[in-house]
Amino acid sequence: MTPDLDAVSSLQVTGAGPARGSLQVPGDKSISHRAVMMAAMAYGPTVITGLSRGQDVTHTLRAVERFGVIVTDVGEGRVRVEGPIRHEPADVLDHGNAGTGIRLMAGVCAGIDGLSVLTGDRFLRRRPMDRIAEPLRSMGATIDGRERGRLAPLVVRGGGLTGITYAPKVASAQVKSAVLLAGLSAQGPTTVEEIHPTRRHTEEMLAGFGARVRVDGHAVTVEPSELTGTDVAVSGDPSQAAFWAVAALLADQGEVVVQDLYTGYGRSDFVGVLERMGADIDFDLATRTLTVRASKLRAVELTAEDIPGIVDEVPVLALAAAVAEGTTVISGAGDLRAKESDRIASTAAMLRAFGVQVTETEDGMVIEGVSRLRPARVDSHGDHRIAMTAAVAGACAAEGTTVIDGWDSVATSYPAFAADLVRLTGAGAEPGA
Ligand SMILES: O=C(O)C1=C[C@@H](OP(=O)(O)O)[C@@H](O)[C@H](O)C1
Ligand SMILES: C=C(OP(=O)(O)O)C(=O)O
Repeated sequence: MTPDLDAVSSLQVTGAGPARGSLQVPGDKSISHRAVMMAAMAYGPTVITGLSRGQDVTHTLRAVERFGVIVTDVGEGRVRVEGPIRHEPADVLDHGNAGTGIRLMAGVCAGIDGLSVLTGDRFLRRRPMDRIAEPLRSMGATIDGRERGRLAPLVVRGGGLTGITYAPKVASAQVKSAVLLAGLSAQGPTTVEEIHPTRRHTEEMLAGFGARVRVDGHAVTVEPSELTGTDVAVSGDPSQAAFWAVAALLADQGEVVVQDLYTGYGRSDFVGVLERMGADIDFDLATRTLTVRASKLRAVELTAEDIPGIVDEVPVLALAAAVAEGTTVISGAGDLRAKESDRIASTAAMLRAFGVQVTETEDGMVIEGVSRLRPARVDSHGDHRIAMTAAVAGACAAEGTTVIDGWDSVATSYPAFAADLVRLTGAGAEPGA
């Protein structure tokens, strides 16, 4: 295995066999973004252990440096961040492919008395920003962008904010977090009331950095607060573990153990979904270890209530559904059309390439389970989760050679994915032609 496989534009995977072994996955991407941003806003240094080394989080590190924040690699996987951010950035903030990066940073910039310009790659520049621009404007920030302020590049003139009570129309931890981060420097309290509760990293970490934050049912309130640097240990990313869970399930003799995972709210609901599908799966919260063994799966129905807890796992759960007995119906997932790709369309196209019958609906899809997949040529559409799902399918469920175009998208979140895939499955992996 050469590390070069991380950057190839096309990956060829030859399967199909069981995934077996134990591993640790990269540090959680959601927690990593927040750790870097809060460390940059805080007085006093923060040392972060286990930070995600994917490009998304690297862009967040580079962005905070634009404010004069000092980022130092202190070895043994630790990064030291010393702020605080005091003034506008010296240059454009480029968030690459990261929706979490740009949306949360827009909240940070809204609180700064000065001008910030935020942008990203061609995929990010297609994703809606009005969901954060609207509440930040009502707090007093001026935000403009392409398409009347709906798309990046975004131009934010911040400062002089007033706290609001806001109920986002979409269940989105990114919107909640952008508003709360802006609320740190607003006059008066800022409250976000969620329709469907989402991951709680921001409120958990704000408390760790000394902010005055309280949670009351589905509402989170932050009072204007100064943050104080504190050391942060980032746990393994459950969304990345989900790929190995499904990999273990796909072929007889599969058995995977993933260690050191984040166990908090809203990130491991895929475990319950796979259990409902008949999987032999156990997530031991005390040891933070996930164990999964090959199982015969049955179809499942997933509705709007389920989606916030599995929002990034839908593509790989759809792969599990593709080999399950029966018809899986996913609904209430319309916001997946606004991810790195239109994930309803790209998941459906990927599964069809593997020979699965999938019907797209406006807010979901209907998947008819099949007993075997055929090898496929798949386009990731610039979406790491589509690429990784297709690689798992090719390595564990489709005999022959699968080619994934747009493989380089995987470096945004899981640079060593191909190496882990080869180690766990014995699949052949090489640059695709
Ligand atoms: O807050 C976060 O870290 C994230 C929230 C989710 O997005 P939404 O807030 O758009 O649902 C998720 O899809 C994304 O990968 C990370
Ligand atoms: C949606 C995702 O991330 P982001 O919104 O940060 O680009 C993801 O990682 O699946």
